[in-house]
Amino acid sequence: MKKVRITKEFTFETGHALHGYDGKCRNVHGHSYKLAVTVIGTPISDTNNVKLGMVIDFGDLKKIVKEEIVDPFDHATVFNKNTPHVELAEELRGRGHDVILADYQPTSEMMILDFAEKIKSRLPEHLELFSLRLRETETSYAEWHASDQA
Ligand SMILES: Nc1nc2c(c(=O)[nH]1)N=C([C@H](O)[C@H](O)COP(=O)(O)OP(=O)(O)OP(=O)(O)O)CN2
Ligand SMILES: [Zn+2]
Repeated sequence: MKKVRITKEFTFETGHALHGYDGKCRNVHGHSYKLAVTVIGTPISDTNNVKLGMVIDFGDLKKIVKEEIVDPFDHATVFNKNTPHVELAEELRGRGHDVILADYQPTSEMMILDFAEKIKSRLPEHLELFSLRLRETETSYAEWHASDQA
């Protein structure tokens, strides 16, 4: 089986705050997150298939990632719902702001774990999520690799 990895990149602007953190990132602030999604599979060989030669149509991968991650997270602010930030989140939500109450501290590490589960749940059976890279700043990023999860 000849396998190929393909990658699609996304950008979204998201606010967050790290409750209890001992640095400036305890404040509400935001990042232009950059997410690279890499899937692995065998290019379709059925000559009657309109997707001939594709592991997955980049457009179909885009639709999955947009629906699961980009649309909900873009211009929203993520708070850890297990902290007093839940009150701030509810106040903002009540005033019409887009807020995500996550069941985790919204670090790059925890967000990428969340994103991996969300994307895996939407991929067709013949494909595997190979890796994710989530860039938070010019100098900081987290990576998720399927091979690290065993
Ligand atoms: N392991 C992690 N450490 C930090 C995270 C994180 O998600 N995982 N997040 C933050 C802040 O949210 C923010 O991203 C600041 O990160 P940092 O790279 O420290 O940003 P700077 O602008 O200060 O970076 P320099 O390029 O060094 O100026 C903090 N830590
Ligand atoms: Zn930050």
